[in-house]
Amino acid sequence: MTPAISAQGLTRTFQNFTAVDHIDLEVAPGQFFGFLGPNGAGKSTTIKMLTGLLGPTSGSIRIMGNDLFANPLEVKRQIGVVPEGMALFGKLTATEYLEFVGQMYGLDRQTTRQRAAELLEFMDLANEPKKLLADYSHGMGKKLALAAAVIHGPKVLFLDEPFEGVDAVAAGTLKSMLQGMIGRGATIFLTSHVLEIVERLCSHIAIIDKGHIVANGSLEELRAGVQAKLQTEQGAQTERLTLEQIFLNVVGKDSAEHTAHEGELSWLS
Ligand SMILES: Nc1ncnc2c1ncn2[C@@H]1O[C@H](COP(=O)(O)OP(=O)(O)OP(=O)(O)O)[C@@H](O)[C@H]1O
Repeated sequence: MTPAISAQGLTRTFQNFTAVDHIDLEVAPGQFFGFLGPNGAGKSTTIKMLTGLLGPTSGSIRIMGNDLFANPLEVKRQIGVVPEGMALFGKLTATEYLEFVGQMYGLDRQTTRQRAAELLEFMDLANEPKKLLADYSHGMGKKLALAAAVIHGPKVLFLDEPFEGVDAVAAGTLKSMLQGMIGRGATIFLTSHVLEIVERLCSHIAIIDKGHIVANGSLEELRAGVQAKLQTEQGAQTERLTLEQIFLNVVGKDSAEHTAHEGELSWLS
């Protein structure tokens, strides 16, 4: 089966610093894929490259079988993106913004209007229709960005920290929307530091650390790998590991290391 997302040897250098270093990624159609890593690991840089927002230094990218660099427009029609720290047009209302985005994707006026209204209702953003985006809170902006990313019904959705700053009610709404999309065959590539949400949503996970992929597989494969390693080290059966425990183990910041740092910052009362 043609992968929904495929990247080979993807690399991005900033001056003499390599943020993403020859990574390979493959995401099958219909997968809910979590892309995890510590701060500064290279997640946003990777998402920006996969969605054509940032040119790679080297490497190749195919989305639904289309080469991103040979067919950028074809790829952009099929994907939706919520990038890191995106700026909205402050002088527009949410409806104007969604209608603008819908028309950019070539939707007709009536479809755009109907979808914009449905999305605003769904995101609980419909009750202040005159509010300008400049006056939106951070979480409201995030919900609107997600609405804009799905208005054209993308087959592949890239989300950089979609739950950041979003309240618990809205997070529940977003989760059910994303699960509904997966149920209808979409592919979702998501970064998030909220590991409980990733554990609940994602079937497959890759972990990037200092620009390198250090784990990649189904959640169960990652769990089995870490569990086997701990069993060898500790000689005892471990309990079923959470994604947080798996993550801490893979990126090498286990509880022992935390304890060792406890004596530091002793000037903090
Ligand atoms: N435009 C840039 N110029 C120079 N360095 C950059 C640039 N963009 C990213 N970097 C560096 O690349 C590395 C990876 O950054 P990136 O934003 O991809 O990390 P991240 O995994 O998304 O982190 P976080 O979880 O903190 O958002 C960091 O060291 C960052 O400082």
